[in-house]
Amino acid sequence: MLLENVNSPSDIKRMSVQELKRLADEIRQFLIETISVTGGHFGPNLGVVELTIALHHVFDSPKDKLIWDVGHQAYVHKILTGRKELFPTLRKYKGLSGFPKRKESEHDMFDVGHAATSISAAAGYAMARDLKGEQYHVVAVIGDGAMTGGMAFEAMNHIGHMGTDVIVVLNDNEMSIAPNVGAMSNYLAKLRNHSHYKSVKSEVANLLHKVPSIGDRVAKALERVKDSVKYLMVPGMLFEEIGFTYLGPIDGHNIPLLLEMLEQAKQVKGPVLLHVITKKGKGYAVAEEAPDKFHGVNPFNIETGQAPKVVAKAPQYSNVFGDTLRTLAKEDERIVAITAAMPSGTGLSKFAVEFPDRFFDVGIAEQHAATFAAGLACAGMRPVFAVYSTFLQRAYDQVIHDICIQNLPVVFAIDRAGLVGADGETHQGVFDISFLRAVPNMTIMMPKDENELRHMIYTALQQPGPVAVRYPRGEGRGVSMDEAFRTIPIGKAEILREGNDPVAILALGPGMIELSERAIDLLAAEGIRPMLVNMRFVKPLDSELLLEIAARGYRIVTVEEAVVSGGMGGAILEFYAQNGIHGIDLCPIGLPDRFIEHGSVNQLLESVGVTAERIVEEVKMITPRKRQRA
Ligand SMILES: Cc1ncc(C[n+]2csc(CCOP(=O)(O)OP(=O)(O)O)c2C)c(N)n1
Ligand SMILES: CC(=O)[C@@H](O)[C@H](O)COP(=O)(O)O
Ligand SMILES: [Mg+2]
Repeated sequence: MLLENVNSPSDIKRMSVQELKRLADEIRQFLIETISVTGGHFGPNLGVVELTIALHHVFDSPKDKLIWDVGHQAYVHKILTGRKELFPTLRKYKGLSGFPKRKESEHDMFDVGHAATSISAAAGYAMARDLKGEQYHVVAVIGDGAMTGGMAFEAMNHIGHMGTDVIVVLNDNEMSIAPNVGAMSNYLAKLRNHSHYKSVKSEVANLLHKVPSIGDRVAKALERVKDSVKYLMVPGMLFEEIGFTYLGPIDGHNIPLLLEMLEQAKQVKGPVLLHVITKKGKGYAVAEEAPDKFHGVNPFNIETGQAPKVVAKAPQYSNVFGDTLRTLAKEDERIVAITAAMPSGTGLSKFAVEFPDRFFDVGIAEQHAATFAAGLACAGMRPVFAVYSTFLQRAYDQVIHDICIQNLPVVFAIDRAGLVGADGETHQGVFDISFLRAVPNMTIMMPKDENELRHMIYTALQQPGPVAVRYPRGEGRGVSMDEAFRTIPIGKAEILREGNDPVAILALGPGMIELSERAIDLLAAEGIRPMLVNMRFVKPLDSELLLEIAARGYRIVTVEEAVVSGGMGGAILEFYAQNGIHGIDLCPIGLPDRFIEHGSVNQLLESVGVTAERIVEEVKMITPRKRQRA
């Protein structure tokens, strides 16, 4: 076994090609055995085994900087850089992160999780190197999906202009999470499939090598022929046009070829793009044949590829959203659905089949998606942009500048709102309340369960301006679904329990309402009965109810699965201050002012004190005087 003796990249430097091939087989088997137990990003990592080995063989990390895009495909990098023993803790609380983390290893050059950042980071490293007169290689490894992200082109535009020595390795497996989309994807397909180009290029290359010591003039003439042939034969040569030397496409599972081409890339002056063709899920047949190539998996049985059968207690919120939109779209042809490369995650896969002309997967391009929705709204459509809370962060200016200033009827279906768990800091959906609440004309609502989510989507599509409906990752609460849709009065909260003690729990979203109900059961045992409110809206707030609660002199405990900074609790305090109501006794329970690491959602909530016990504690802070007055 070679792998057991690999604890740093230096341990593979002396390996022969045959040994590197054996190492690849061992790593592939290691991935299958560990990720089938832990779950995680499986297909992407199977696809980069040989590429990662070749990168660490040719380059000297950490002197040379390897920067991964998205970083979900960096497990092999972590295995080769001394962390294989940690894989049983992958994505577990206090365990190995599923993404590169600078605090985790000197070989992790840039923290990632969101797509299309690697080339910009590489540009930063490279230009710092040049300013400091240092010598090292900078390599960005970016997938074909991430390459549909606008930032990638912003970075290439800059690097191409600067002529900086940066190597971009484009890992092209024809897949994003779903099959890749867009003109870039089609262009890469042309490059991949231009066999005539490949044969012509190799003939010209052979000719150059075969004729011993031909004069420079002839060599240069032939080089020009090669370039003109390449230029003519390969459509566009998009990358060369913007200053990159394009190498490839090459087989990304052929180690000798990868070693040769990466060595070549090292020699090229200026920016280089090495186009590498890989197979997502390679080496595990079930993944290779799966529609999503086992992009992200739960633990599964190695023999069958099947995850253990779990009887769902309720539908996923994403699917309730998707089914609701399909129902409404049947009645209203103005409804169109947009995703930024997350059709399955956002529950839109069935909508895409049923309404192919009214479904748009724009690639990993949230900024474009938002303004595209704005354009659709201006032209009389009812666009719904389904997007994870964390990825909506990419389109903040578009929300303000292109949608809210114009007060356009765009619905943001914000999935994964709240803690997502295993993906950690880069993916927790905990800032959207704060960053959306500040924007005029925006309405923000969150349901108490999957049934109310349906009514909120229905209500949102009736509004004249922008609306954000946020809901968590995972299953609903198992409540029954109403037959007919109903419109929820904007800004109206719902009193779930009147209580008879002078304290009100104002909770937002299903998870926090469940916690609050558990707290109420604990309090009942002590004879304390607080009011419980399903807030439903963060903007606008239910001013009538808030004024009533203040008039009764109640203590208030707000509960939200979002950062307290700028959250619902703050909004309520601001409301009272703006209405000249002072001395409100309010405790905002929510997430602290720090990034929340990976782990299970329950572990993370526990770790930050968002628990039923904490709610009990805060409710019991009612002063005796207030109790007497009740
Ligand atoms: C800004 C942003 N939007 C969406 C995602 C969700 N996402 C994670 S991986 C992925 C597909 C990446 O495709 P590619 O770069 O080709 O990598 P592969 O999985 O094919 O190796 C997407 C859409 C993300 N990480 N960042
Ligand atoms: C790497 C990435 O950003 C996606 O694969 C993300 O991990 C998907 O999250 P869900 O599993 O919540 O759909
Ligand atoms: Mg891909």
